[in-house]
Amino acid sequence: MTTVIDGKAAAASVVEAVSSAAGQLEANGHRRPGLAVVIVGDDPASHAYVGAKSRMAKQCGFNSIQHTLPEQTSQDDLMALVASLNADPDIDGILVQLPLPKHLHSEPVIQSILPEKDVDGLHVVNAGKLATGDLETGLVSCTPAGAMILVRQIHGKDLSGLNALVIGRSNLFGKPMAQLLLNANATVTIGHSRSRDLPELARQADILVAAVGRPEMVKADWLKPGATVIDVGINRIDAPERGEGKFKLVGDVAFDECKPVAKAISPVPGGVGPMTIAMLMANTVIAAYRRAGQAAPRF
Ligand SMILES: NC(=O)C1=CN([C@@H]2O[C@H](COP(=O)(O)OP(=O)(O)OC[C@H]3O[C@@H](n4cnc5c(N)ncnc54)[C@H](OP(=O)(O)O)[C@@H]3O)[C@@H](O)[C@H]2O)C=CC1
Ligand SMILES: Nc1nc(=O)c2c([nH]1)NC[C@@H]1CN(c3ccc(C(=O)N[C@@H](CCC(=O)O)C(=O)O)cc3)C=[N+]21
Repeated sequence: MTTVIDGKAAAASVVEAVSSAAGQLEANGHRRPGLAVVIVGDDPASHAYVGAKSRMAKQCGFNSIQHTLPEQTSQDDLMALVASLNADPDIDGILVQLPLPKHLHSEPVIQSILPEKDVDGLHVVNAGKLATGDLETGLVSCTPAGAMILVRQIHGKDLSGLNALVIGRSNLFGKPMAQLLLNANATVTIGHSRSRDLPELARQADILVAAVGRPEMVKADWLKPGATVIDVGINRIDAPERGEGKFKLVGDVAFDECKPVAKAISPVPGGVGPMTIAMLMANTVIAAYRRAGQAAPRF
């Protein structure tokens, strides 16, 4: 029987551990962890994610602050807000929701966040620590960190001898995911839009991670029988059968046909998505412990 990986349950146990670590910090006489989420513009999907993040932060007992800036915000105003959050002693974590409106450049904004407050793990210092195998002092990008916990549920900590394929090479997901798998001793391949034969690469993979943004691209005949499949894609597609103007979420993997071939598979929704939010909470409590000079919990 194929295991359908329960990302909601895994996320709930991370959140429980985060809440108790946050309570412990307060009991030791420190401030509550503080998370600031910045969103620019009024994209409804982004607002839905940010709302979920703010709610979860409150549930963890954090001091949760949301800054909603208008669509026309200038680069200077956004940078000034980040600078003030960097200087704010009550804030341990800063997340700037991506993508930003077209007229804004995300890279200078991300690089202006203090690395120790960069709970998205996107600052070059954090990306560099991951790349050099330092998982102790940096912060790891939330979605790959969460996906890795799901992989560990199936394979344990040591992936020696296993082939992994990550499809997608973004800084937000594909590259850090590949590095985490490599750190865990997997033999890692990264596929992307210029790869010659993705289905053939996929058929070698004991662990297949798809983060492309193409609805149901990975088909059953791409899979090595018994593979573990982690679906990171979040695609909104029209679902007229649910009523006019309705949509549904699907991943980058054709779930129904792949499920019988796989050993384990993560669904969308209910797989990696909830883990992303849980790991944002985990990174925030880690950042708060470090800033308080305490040994940070591990997740
Ligand atoms: N569950 C979660 O919490 C999260 C989900 N996501 C989802 O994951 C997906 C990927 O996100 P992200 O990495 O930010 O996206 P990007 O658009 O930054 O990257 C997509 C990657 O997929 C590759 N790609 C595009 N088309 C193809 C194709 N036909 N064949 C092979 N490779 C292709 C691109 O290749 P190239 O580099 O050559 O252009 C690129 O490397 C999205 O659906 C996003 O919504 C993202 C973050 C969090
Ligand atoms: N700076 C930044 N950091 C991010 O981590 C970041 C970002 N920007 N921009 C957008 C992407 C996307 N992302 C998701 C978070 C949660 C779910 C999630 O909870 N998904 C639920 C479903 C939610 C629903 O029903 O809409 C699930 O898969 O079960 C999905 C996607 C974080 N991202």
